[in-house]
Amino acid sequence: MTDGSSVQPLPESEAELAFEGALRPATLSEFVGQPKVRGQLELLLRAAAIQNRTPDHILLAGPPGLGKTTLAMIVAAESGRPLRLSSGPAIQHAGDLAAVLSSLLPGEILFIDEIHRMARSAEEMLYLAMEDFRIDIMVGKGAGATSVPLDLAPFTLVGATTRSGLLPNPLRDRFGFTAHLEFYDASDLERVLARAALLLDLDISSSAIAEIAGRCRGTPRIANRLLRRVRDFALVHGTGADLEAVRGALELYDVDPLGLDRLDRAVMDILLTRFDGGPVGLGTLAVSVGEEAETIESVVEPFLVRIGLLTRTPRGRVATPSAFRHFGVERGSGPFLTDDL
Ligand SMILES: Nc1ncnc2c1ncn2[C@@H]1O[C@H](COP(=O)(O)OP(=O)(O)OP(=O)(O)O)[C@@H](O)[C@H]1O
Repeated sequence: MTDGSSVQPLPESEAELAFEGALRPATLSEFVGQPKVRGQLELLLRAAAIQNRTPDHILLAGPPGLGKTTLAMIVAAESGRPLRLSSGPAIQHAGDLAAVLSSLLPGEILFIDEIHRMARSAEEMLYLAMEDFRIDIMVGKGAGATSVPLDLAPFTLVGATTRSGLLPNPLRDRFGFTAHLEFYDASDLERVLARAALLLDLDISSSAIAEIAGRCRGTPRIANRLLRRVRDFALVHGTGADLEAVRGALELYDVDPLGLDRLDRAVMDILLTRFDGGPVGLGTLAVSVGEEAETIESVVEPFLVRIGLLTRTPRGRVATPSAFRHFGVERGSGPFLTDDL
């Protein structure tokens, strides 16, 4: 189990972001997996094209790294419309949103990443903008304040969120279509990796690809980053990008056979060895591993639930019997803490 001091396996740097951008599929047909979402989006975009109107507003929901930003870019490219990028944390006042909305070109696609983190006052402005392509701007203060309506150019909002449950219903209801992105299965991840290897001109064995696909948390972003680490490993050690290189690189970067990273293991470690498998509240878990509750809930837990190591119950988070087996921990081998941190 982790001692919490290991190297962060997947650092985000300028180079990583540039690398990610270079591997982004540009069309729906290049976008691997998620067949249901692809089919739904294709229909929506085609119908809009036939009627020569802006596509309906689209909400993309799912854990990080599954392709939400990529799909927003594809929506713009496939519909031949310009794309404006923004994010919830950048919209802290209604005025920030008004500035973006009032400068949109007709038919532009507005992508708001992490839309659940936008200011409440901006959310309310967005309701009207999405429905009527209009906003009300407050001019003046106090008793003399008046609201001036401003017509907007028709646009399509593409919102992305890792926490769709946090969006208020009136906002969620104004999206014509919500796509729920799922973790990718191994065969789709192998296709993501084969495509990336081709683009990187990397000669990699099929067993190496299969090994990475099984250890990337069902997430294309992680698959591509691990591929890069394997390429580094092969380069430095003067070997081919083969199974040995994958095992060597993933051991070095602390990625376990299930693909769990440092934070995943820290959460399971606390749950199993300090709370005897739970139930433990989310806040307690977050404090214990020194992370934000939101990160645990939206980044760590979905994958642990998906692979059957953790369940969420009304009383808190609980480790499953297979988690005890996987980590070789005996139930009841305390001493344990109680959930009163
Ligand atoms: N279906 C896919 N096929 C091929 N590559 C993909 C696919 N989905 C994602 N990727 C790759 O994964 C990387 C991360 O995708 P993206 O940035 O779209 O994820 P995201 O869901 O927007 O993440 P976040 O929520 O953290 O912003 C991209 O660079 C892209 O190369």
